[in-house]
Amino acid sequence: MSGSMKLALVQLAVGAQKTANLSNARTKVVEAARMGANMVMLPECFNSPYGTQYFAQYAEDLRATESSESLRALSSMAKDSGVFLVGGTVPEKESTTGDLFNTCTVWNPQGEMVAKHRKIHLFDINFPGRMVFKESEVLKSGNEITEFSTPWGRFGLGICYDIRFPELAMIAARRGCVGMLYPGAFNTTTGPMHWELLLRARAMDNQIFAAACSPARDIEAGYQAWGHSTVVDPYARVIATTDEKQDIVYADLDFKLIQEVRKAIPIYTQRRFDVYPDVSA
Ligand SMILES: NC(=O)CC(=O)C(=O)O
Repeated sequence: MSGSMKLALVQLAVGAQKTANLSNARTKVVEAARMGANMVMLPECFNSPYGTQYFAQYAEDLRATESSESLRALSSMAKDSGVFLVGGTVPEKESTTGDLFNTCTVWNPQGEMVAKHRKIHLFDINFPGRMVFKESEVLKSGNEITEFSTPWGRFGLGICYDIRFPELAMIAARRGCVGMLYPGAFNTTTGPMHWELLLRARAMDNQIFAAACSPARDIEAGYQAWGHSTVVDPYARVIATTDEKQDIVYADLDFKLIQEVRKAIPIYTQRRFDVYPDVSA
């Protein structure tokens, strides 16, 4: 838990053409690497529009890199750019059962997959007259907590709605992770209320970094993404953010802040597991 790392969040403009989305993602990942990024994150559904009607149409079999156009593209982006790549999410079809998942893969600078996370908590909301969305009508939920190692420390992964469930970040931090990474796509209803608040809460409660990467807003799309890809430090300060347009957000993560804040405000070691259970145990 030392040193520093440059994280880049690629807030990608996503359209209906998968091949064009993959090519745009590649251009932006290469650009971020040229700017010195060590790790790059893409948004939720970076290769397809976001909506329950699109998952089946865009889904790929993710069991092997070779069999998936999107995984081949992510692997080569990571390798050619020499970065850790948190590959947003891709609609996944499990070929034996036909089940659909919303899935994030992570790649090392050699282009090898080092983690695969299926969205655990499915996004079902109902704001009558404003926004109704029910991922559980078409998707199955993942059943595993996901973390991966880097030279700068371990990171936990969640996808969008997963951020609303504090347990994942709590477990990751108790297991020694230095940050939580969330490819996400909040919207213009929930984004202004909760996006930054949730990131700051996950960072503050656990005294770790938290970052979320959104697609850019497409005003023609059925689902209006919030944008505002953001990085928060272990003091819960926003250290980098943007508006709703396509952009790359850069942040230097200084990992000594984790020890510093835990010394200053020692909640990390004051937990009372004699009074309540340790969810990470
Ligand atoms: N899109 C999501 O999964 C979550 C979201 O938009 C929200 O929680 O709000």
